[in-house]
Amino acid sequence: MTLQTTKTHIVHGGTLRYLKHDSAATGTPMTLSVFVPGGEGPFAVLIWLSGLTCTEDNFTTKAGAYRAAAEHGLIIVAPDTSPRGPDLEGRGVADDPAYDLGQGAGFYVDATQAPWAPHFRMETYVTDELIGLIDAEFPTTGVRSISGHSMGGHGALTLALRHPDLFRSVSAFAPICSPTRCPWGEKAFTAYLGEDRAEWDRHDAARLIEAGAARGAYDDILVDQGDADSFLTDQLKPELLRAAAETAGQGLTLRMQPGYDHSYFFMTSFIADHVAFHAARLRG
Ligand SMILES: N[C@@H](CCC(=O)N[C@@H](CSC=O)C(=O)NCC(=O)O)C(=O)O
Repeated sequence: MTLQTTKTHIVHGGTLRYLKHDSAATGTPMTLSVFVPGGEGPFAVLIWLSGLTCTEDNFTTKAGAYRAAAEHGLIIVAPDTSPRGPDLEGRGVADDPAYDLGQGAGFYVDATQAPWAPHFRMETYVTDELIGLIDAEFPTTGVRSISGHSMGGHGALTLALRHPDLFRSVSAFAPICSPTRCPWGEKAFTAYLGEDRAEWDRHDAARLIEAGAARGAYDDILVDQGDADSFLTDQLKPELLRAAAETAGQGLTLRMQPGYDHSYFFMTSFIADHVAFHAARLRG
């Protein structure tokens, strides 16, 4: 077995495992959690992508997703947000002292620039290695959906739009909707992808939708956004996603949730709606 279990818990009649494995995509150990509902299966899969500074543990301990996952019979997979390891002046895993670049801030792209390119390959990790591993090691039906928060919302949207053959549905909480037009995204894309803004556009959810990516693949995209989120205006910009969806004729349910902030208190309040949204599209 390529996956090594480090902790196991029973929750809502299912089994939650913390796991680690040596990743071929990142060339580092990677960690993740996997919830498998009780019963025989096989089960469809929901992949969750977390935000800046997160490991697999933030969603696992704070989102409160497993009651709904058990009810709907869904496996939930939550990977770490980047490769990790000691930064050994060019010989280890690169890092940056800022919270929004480097380890904990992989942005779900394959970096092309030094010093990030050797290990920061989170798009390949999620869309190729992780999916293959989960289907090989767990009782899955072979169909899956994707969701995430903030940087992970950007990841969910862009990976779904770039790989519509892999996912039945996509949703997000407070996603970075257009990383080419916000400070978090501009900083990360300059570092990981270089100066060519045409390359950036290929990893920008609003611009992908405008360009007609995955046209017809998703009947609806569910996005929840708190209107008291401190990152709303400068970083997240859901109005750009709305405008892109209107232009392209992409179904989008964007719910502005009054009073909610950027924290997992917001996500735990609406996560059951997202699990139900995906479960309805994963049936059959
Ligand atoms: N300024 C904070 C920023 C970190 C933060 O808010 N991280 C969010 C995701 S933000 C976008 O991707 C998060 O999910 N945090 C983990 C949690 O458990 O809440 C800082 O300095 O850390």
